[in-house]
Amino acid sequence: MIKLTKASKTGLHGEITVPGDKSISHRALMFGAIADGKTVIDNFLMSDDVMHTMGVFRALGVEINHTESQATVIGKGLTNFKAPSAGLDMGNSGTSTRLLMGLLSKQPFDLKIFGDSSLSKRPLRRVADPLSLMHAQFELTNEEFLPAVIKANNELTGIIYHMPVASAQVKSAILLAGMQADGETTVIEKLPSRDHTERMLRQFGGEIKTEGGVITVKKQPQLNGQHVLVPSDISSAAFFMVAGLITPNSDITIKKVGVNPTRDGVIKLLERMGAKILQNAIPSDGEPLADITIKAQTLKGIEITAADIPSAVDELPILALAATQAVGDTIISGAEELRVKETDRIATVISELTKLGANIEEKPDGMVIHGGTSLHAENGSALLDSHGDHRIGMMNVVASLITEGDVVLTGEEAMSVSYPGFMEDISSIIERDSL
Ligand SMILES: O=C(O)C1=C[C@@H](OP(=O)(O)O)[C@@H](O)[C@H](O)C1
Ligand SMILES: C=C(OP(=O)(O)O)C(=O)O
Repeated sequence: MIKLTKASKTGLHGEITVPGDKSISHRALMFGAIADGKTVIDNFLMSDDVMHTMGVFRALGVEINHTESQATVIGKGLTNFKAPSAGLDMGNSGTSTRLLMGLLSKQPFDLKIFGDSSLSKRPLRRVADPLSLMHAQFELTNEEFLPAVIKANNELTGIIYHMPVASAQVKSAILLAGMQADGETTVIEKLPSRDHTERMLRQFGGEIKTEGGVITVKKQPQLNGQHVLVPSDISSAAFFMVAGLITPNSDITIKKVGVNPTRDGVIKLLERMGAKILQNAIPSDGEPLADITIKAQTLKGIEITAADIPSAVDELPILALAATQAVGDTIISGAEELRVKETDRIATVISELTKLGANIEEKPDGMVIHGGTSLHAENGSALLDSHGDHRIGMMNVVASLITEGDVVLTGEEAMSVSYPGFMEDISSIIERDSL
């Protein structure tokens, strides 16, 4: 349990560099492991989720070394993994589980996979169904969940698959299997989801076609080890953007943030809420990067609909907090995917923010947030809970910056799933009471 602090009247100030992108760090390990030769990954995210992906490849016999922010992978190719001596632990990570179900669906041995209690409640048929159409085989608990077995298999066949949900994890699982399948594999997306897998396959020397929402991959010849520079994670930066916007008198800059257009929905939505966000582009050979500067300012309520969700899916909890401070209502719809994240994030956002006096109505596919509430701990003190969900933990910490009264947070260890140093970084921009 930790005590949280309100920011002083002088606000939040300074420059901050948030850690490397979680989605890209997972994928850099995966492509590094299946490539030939050495891959060096800079600004690598050393968080619990990514460590579980690393643990999987080590158990498969891949040599991986790391310092604080760099990982080196000695690739083995796709066909030289060794059979692990125990089940593979996915921890809390949906990305590891779903992408690896695709990537490891053509190995000569069974692979047992398991995860923590939250991950064991998250749906897997969304990847198992299309992968089974490709002739991969799985045994899922109650036909949906972990623990599961990826069955030994020596045949994959390409498919054409219309995505029923907007999900980069589903798309990536199919593409990672498609790279090993006979014939062509085509995924058709209604709404664009993050395209890090496609970009990274190209960087590693592979071929993939993207035309509108139609993405096609064939069996890949050998991929070659690369140098990957991981951008700082926009999903982590989002907590500082909102902190800077809602904490009076703040002025902060977040350095070298990944602003891939399939990920930057949080910036676009905050701009629709009236925020002025300065983006200073930084030249990059890979994923687009920018320094982002924000100052405290008044926001207005907006409507967020299904088309807005994929590029901001992990940022909706912190956007909901921003909406409590806006003038007018913010209506979020088409966001039912939030119900199957580390927690049901519609329920946990509402449960936590209402403890601080927020006025939010629950909807099956979203919420209506009535703006203009001044946050305060009921009866002077509030006990907030991460519910084992890193993004809910960090949303609570940012909420406490503008909350009157004593606030404590339990379950704070969840933050290390994506951002182990979050509390230190927040402290570094809080100006202690000088007034
Ligand atoms: O592909 C990825 O790296 C991710 C995709 C998203 O999940 P969905 O594909 O389930 O939307 C996101 O919520 C998750 O944090 C990371
Ligand atoms: C949903 C998330 O991750 P994952 O699906 O990998 O557990 C997240 O990081 O918010």
